[in-house]
Amino acid sequence: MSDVLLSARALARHYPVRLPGGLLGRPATLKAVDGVDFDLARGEVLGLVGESGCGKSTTAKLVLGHVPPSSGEVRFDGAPVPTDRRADWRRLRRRMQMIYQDPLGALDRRLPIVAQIGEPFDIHCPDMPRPERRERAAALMASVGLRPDQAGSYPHELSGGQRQRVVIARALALDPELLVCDEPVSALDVSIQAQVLNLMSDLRDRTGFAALFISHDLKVVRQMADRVVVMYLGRIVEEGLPDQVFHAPLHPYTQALVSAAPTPHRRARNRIVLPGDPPNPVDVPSGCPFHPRCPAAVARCRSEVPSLVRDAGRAVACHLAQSAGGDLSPAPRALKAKVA
Ligand SMILES: Nc1ncnc2c1ncn2[C@@H]1O[C@H](COP(=O)(O)OP(=O)(O)OP(=O)(O)O)[C@@H](O)[C@H]1O
Repeated sequence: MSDVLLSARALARHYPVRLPGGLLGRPATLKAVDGVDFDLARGEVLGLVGESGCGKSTTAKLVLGHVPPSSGEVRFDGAPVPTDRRADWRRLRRRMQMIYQDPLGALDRRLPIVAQIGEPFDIHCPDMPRPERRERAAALMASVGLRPDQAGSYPHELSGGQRQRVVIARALALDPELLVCDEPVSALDVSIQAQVLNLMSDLRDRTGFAALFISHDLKVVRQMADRVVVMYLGRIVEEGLPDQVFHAPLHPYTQALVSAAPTPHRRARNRIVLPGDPPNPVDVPSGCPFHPRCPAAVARCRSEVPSLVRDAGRAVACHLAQSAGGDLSPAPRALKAKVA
């Protein structure tokens, strides 16, 4: 059995869009995800970070088979993830589950929570006797810290944190090997975020699931991930262990992201202020897509797309961070950056 549970190869999802112009608009292509490669080992938590619109949620949808790739592929346990609802899609559903940002939207307002937690048994284990179903739903509730007397509650009677616990319990009902978590705590207050993250860590220690953990919040990813991937404009620009990525970022984009993240000891030290917003994924700049905002860009960056170079578990797509010998070292930090 291979150690790799999930792999993405040259994964891309492009959308045909229409830009303003002409009677019906001008046809164009939006590159939401544009050639992404990563592996996720069994039991590993891979954090996916980047600004809004960089392609994190689209990557999640591709992994789950909710949208088909325009090119490239996702493999789960060695087999391509099906995107049509055949029997093998259903089998796969048991093994990979999703946790979304908005628990209220993910739950049925008309059903008591115990019924929703037990729903996966109804769908995937129709022969399971009722008493066993009830027992397992009750055990799941206990495992996420919900009280037995809350079993008959409806989602609107619970707090946001409790609702997310219901979603987590339901996601874990069938012992999935992979959880895809898209901003699972972003909608919660900071104190509740900590409780839910601690719960997820405990559950992971107990059950050993792997996770693709998506967040724009570096602090959250740092707490949860074993390895981190940074995306910009639909591509991976950096990858490494959390300590490496957050303490010694190689890519100028990661350097700016990290510099802007407050820590308990400082609000933001030597914050690198990037000019402008991320470009529109319809109109990706030539060369390195980050070059128009990069404080350290040189002529080569404007014309030549940097490939993602890997070395000893680290990866970076930046001409300035790659030496001719293949070694990786941090791009010169914010040479011309505005430092606040
Ligand atoms: N169905 C679609 N049709 C056209 N464009 C889309 C579609 N889905 C996503 N996009 C675009 O693809 C890009 C990436 O979107 P995506 O939701 O993956 O980003 P994200 O990093 O998850 O952002 P956020 O953190 O705001 O959710 C965005 O520009 C978005 O507008």
